[in-house]
Amino acid sequence: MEWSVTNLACRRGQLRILEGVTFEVAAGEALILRGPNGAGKTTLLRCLAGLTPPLEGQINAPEDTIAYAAHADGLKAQLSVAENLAFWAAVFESDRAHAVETAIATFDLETLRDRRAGALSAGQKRRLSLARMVVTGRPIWVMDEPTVSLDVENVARFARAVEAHLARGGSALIATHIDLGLPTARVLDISPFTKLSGRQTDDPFEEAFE
Ligand SMILES: Nc1ncnc2c1ncn2[C@@H]1O[C@H](COP(=O)(O)OP(=O)(O)OP(=O)(O)O)[C@@H](O)[C@H]1O
Repeated sequence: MEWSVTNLACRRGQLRILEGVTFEVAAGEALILRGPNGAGKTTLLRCLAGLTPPLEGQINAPEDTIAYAAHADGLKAQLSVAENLAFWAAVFESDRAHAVETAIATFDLETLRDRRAGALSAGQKRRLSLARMVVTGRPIWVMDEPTVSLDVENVARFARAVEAHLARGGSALIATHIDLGLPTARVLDISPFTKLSGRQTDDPFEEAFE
């Protein structure tokens, strides 16, 4: 699915962080989001995920087409791997059995399916967290540093999962500092859109009340 962003301005707390963000993503395309620490990558992804509404501009994608994998894993610690995925399948109204099994196979979670999420290693938690993207069935994957805690083999596994998603006509916007080994991916540098604001006068705790 083709989608785009037009002249987007995004805030974090009460701080205006980004302005004029404009780009297009074709069906089957991955866009790698780059920029130095603090440039606004997470701010953009949160905005696309609907967590912080844009100050200006448009996100030109049909409703309920974007799935967001945040920096934090966001798992239910008391539920097993399979139960976490079934929970997400219910939330996203996916075909539960098929979605869960596909996600488990994609991220090599078969031997862990009955283990409590709280008892997983950091890399295993990350794989489960990423497996949820498969479960959503949504065509647009928006991901914040998805490979944190993954070993080399699982970075490659993640890249294959993204490629399979692209081959199905999906697309992805991925903030990452590493080379994912996605040969056809395009790079979007966020820096030109970072607003160089003056002194910060806002309440730094504002975000806690959103
Ligand atoms: N909770 C918050 N409330 C207010 N401002 C914040 C909050 N979190 C981050 N910021 C500020 O927003 C700006 C953009 O941060 P953001 O997390 O989007 O950057 P990033 O490009 O993802 O950085 P990194 O590469 O370090 O993850 C930074 O100046 C940061 O200090």
